[in-house]
Amino acid sequence: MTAHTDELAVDVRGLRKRYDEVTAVDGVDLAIRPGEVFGILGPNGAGKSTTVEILQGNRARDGGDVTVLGTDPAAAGRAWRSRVGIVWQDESAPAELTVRETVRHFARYYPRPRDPEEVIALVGLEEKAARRVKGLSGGQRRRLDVALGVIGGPELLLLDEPTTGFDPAARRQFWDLIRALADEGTTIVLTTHYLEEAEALAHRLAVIAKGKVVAEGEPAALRRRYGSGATVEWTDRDGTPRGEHTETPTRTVADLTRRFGGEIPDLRITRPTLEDVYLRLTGQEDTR
Ligand SMILES: Nc1ncnc2c1ncn2[C@@H]1O[C@H](COP(=O)(O)OP(=O)(O)OP(=O)(O)O)[C@@H](O)[C@H]1O
Repeated sequence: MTAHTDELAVDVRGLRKRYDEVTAVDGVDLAIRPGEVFGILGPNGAGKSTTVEILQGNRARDGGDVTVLGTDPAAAGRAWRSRVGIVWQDESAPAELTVRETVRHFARYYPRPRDPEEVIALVGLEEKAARRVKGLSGGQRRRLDVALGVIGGPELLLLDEPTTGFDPAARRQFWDLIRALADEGTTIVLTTHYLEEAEALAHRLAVIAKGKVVAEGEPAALRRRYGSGATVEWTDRDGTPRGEHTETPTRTVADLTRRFGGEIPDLRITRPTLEDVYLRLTGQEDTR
């Protein structure tokens, strides 16, 4: 193990995974530092879930080196599993138990579990602690799933599309929960389709498309790096709407001002959003 690996919570190099004809992960590198909230962003089928399942030790890889908390997940044992929190979405909690009973039950699986009451409070389910699991709403259910993911006191939490199907209010509450966990020092890796989510939560993110990392960095830095320039739009004298993407919008406007001899009809200048950058990077521009 190199000194470099020691410093990283997750160190992935040249990861490859094929399912028959499909290359799901095609040479992914990831370097995730302890205490970081790291977002893996990408469209459907990009390879996000496969990557996370390999990090969890729940899927075999075909190539590459993977180290999670200093250990290869493919060869990891129980002690390692207790340090990695996985949030399942398979309704594994028994429906007849209450929230409190469920969290206490799962705590017994771990050598050094957190206090169940503290975890129930952390996920905002104090008022539902005596309620049966089957009586929870979808959002409350997912909070319970997170409680079960963190009851073992993990150093690293792996979340695969944690807020899919949430309404906007539930999504924001969930973000607060993730931030609270991050503030406690938990390293968090989450996959998401939602750019807004990645931007709101992630210190750094990797954009994945067709099994490859197409960009990586802080959200603001990605926008600066890949979203340079601006789009200048106006309407020509014959009524035709026109637009031009340019690195020098001031010069374009100056040229147009001369051409029109003054005011430019319907002038609009827009800078790319992170969403534009993402769509460009993942090759989805045309499907908007
Ligand atoms: N068990 C499997 N057997 C065969 N092909 C699979 C399997 N799981 C995933 N794939 C394929 O591998 C590719 C990557 O899938 P993966 O689920 O990792 O992507 P994803 O980025 O998580 O997508 P989504 O956002 O839709 O969940 C896709 O083409 C998918 O169809």
